[in-house]
Amino acid sequence: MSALLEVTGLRISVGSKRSRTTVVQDVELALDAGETLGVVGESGSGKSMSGLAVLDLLPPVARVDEGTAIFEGRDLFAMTKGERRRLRATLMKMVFQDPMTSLNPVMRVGAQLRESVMAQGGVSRQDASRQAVELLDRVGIPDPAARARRYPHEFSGGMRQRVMIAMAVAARPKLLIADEPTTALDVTVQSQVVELVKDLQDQFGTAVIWITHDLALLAGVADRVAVMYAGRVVESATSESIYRAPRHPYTIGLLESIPAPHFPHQSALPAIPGAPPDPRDVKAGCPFADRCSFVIAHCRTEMPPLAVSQRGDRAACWVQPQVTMPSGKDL
Ligand SMILES: Nc1ncnc2c1ncn2[C@@H]1O[C@H](COP(=O)(O)OP(=O)(O)OP(=O)(O)O)[C@@H](O)[C@H]1O
Repeated sequence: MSALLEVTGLRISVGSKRSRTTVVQDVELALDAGETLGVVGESGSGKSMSGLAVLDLLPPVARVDEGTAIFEGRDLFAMTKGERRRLRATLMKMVFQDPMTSLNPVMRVGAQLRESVMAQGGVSRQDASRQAVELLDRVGIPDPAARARRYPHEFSGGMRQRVMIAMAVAARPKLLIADEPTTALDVTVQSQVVELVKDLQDQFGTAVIWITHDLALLAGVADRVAVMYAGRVVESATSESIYRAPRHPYTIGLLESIPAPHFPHQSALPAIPGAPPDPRDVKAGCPFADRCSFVIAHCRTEMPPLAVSQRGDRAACWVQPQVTMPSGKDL
């Protein structure tokens, strides 16, 4: 099966004409139709930038310098702005942490949903209105017919998040990029939103890229996980490999920092000491070396490539420690 989306060699820089800083490089991401890819990493690791680049929604200071993003056989980066806009109206959608970035504050929720439904074409206005109410019902909004006549500000945070997801799936996109949409929500609502996206994905066959700093959130959700650090993908593997036999020390550190009750036998909570490097301060070798407990001399002189294992998993580490997470870490 060929990939729905395959990003290779993605490099993004920010800045002005005179000085630019590379914030994302050599990023490779791939997912098949209907699949879920988790993209995880600390703040500033380049997760959002990578997602925004796929949708042509980068902020004005940022630009794609290199790379391809093949979506259904065509390179997104070679398309015109108009073509990309049309794709965003139908085939690929993004949901953000702040729902108000994708909801129109002065338009009734039902009308916004109706427009999204109509974007796929071939749907009458009346039918689209009916589908809008159905979608509100599907995402768990009580009394959906009455709620459709309300404005976004009349919804609570969690409910607004659901409306935004309903908006995103209304046009039956093939790809949904969810950029930390649950971060501002409490844990219960968070897992409800995750379940909701999973349900909608099963129903509509949508592929989902979940961007998050929370590796625990992706357990049981993602088919594959790409771990990003300092603008690069440092490990990319099936969920099973990531959670049971991670090969990159950063992934191991992230797993070890997941607090109980996920890992009940874990007494202390060893966060990864140190901080990621400043992207303006480029040094030779692996960017994780200074924080890594497995570091060897070679790490400080040469950047390890994203090497492919026999199982098709990838890790950018010279050492690739053989660690098996206890079965309790099977979240
Ligand atoms: N508008 C901007 N102008 C300049 N630099 C930016 C801008 N937005 C992000 N960056 C820089 O780009 C890099 C990647 O940021 P990005 O937002 O993609 O990271 P992230 O992993 O998504 O982090 P977060 O979880 O905080 O959203 C960071 O070094 C960040 O400082």
